[in-house]
Amino acid sequence: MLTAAFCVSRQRTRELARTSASLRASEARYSSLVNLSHDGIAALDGEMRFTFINPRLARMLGRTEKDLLGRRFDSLYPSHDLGSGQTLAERLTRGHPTSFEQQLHKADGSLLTAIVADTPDLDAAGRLRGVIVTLTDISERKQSEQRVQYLATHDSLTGLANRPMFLEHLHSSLLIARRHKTRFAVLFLDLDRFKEVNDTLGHAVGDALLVETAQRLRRSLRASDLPARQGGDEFMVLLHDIKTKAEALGVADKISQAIDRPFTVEGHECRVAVSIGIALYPDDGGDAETLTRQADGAMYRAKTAGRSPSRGPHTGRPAG
Ligand SMILES: Nc1nc2c(ncn2[C@@H]2O[C@H](COP(=O)(O)OP(=O)(O)OP(=O)(O)O)[C@@H](O)[C@H]2O)c(=O)[nH]1
Repeated sequence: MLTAAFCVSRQRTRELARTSASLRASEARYSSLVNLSHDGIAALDGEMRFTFINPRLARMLGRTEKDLLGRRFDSLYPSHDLGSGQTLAERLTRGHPTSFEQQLHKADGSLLTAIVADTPDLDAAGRLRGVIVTLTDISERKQSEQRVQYLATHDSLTGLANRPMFLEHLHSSLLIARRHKTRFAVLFLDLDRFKEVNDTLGHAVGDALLVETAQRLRRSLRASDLPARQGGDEFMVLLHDIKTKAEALGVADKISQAIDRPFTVEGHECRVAVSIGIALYPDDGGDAETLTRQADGAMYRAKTAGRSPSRGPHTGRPAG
């Protein structure tokens, strides 16, 4: 009898030893998975405070474990995004796993962009006990997407908006002006004698002059206006909040004066002038195509007049 009981007990001890060895092995396996993971992993308590972070997350944020433990997850959100921490807590309380894109402050002040996936842990009463979050660093992907977006919408030489972006803004301005019955102006600009600069001083000087022209153009406008490069030595401007033709003429005059001033490029002093055509919504056209055509036509008339002494910006439809 005693022998039988002794045998059962030995068997149980062996089973327990086997179970605990297998538990230790399983824990070691999960621990290395978490520690070697290429994604950041953290555990948060019900108040969204870090209770665990894996080494990868510490590296992603450029912070130490000591710096993060006990700190709220949303204290790393950029200031413009603080409200979304509250929204996240509310969503988690409903028990739904979520996945979202989030920027987080790194120790050096830069921002990490990550896809955050979270799994809430609720108690029987539905209270949030904790959350496991995983973070995938997409900063590089985000930067290259922004770069592609920038290249698609900007002129690579001057950094101004390009023609497609200008047209997109023009369409939005039309919708707003139609709705609010306001005016705006489209300016078409073409440099005069620019070819001479290229031919006498070289293409690199020509390029530098175009860059300086873009800067002078920007400085002549309000931040709400949109200067753009159409291509070559042609530029376009969208002037918002214009009430009269005289106002648009005033801005065109300011641009002319800025571009008429001599340029010093790579030690060479050179001068160019600019011919400007203006079209006003709704006076000169009610759609993008008519407005740009009118501004272009007015610019050509200004250029022709510029060859005679009475030069200056031209507007709208030709007389007659
Ligand atoms: N440096 C440089 N030149 C360019 C660029 N794009 C176009 N051009 C040159 O710009 C010149 C534009 O020609 P035009 O508008 O006829 O030259 P212009 O002397 O200003 O002529 P008018 O407008 O009649 O006074 C051409 O010589 C083009 O080769 C560029 O990105 N860089």
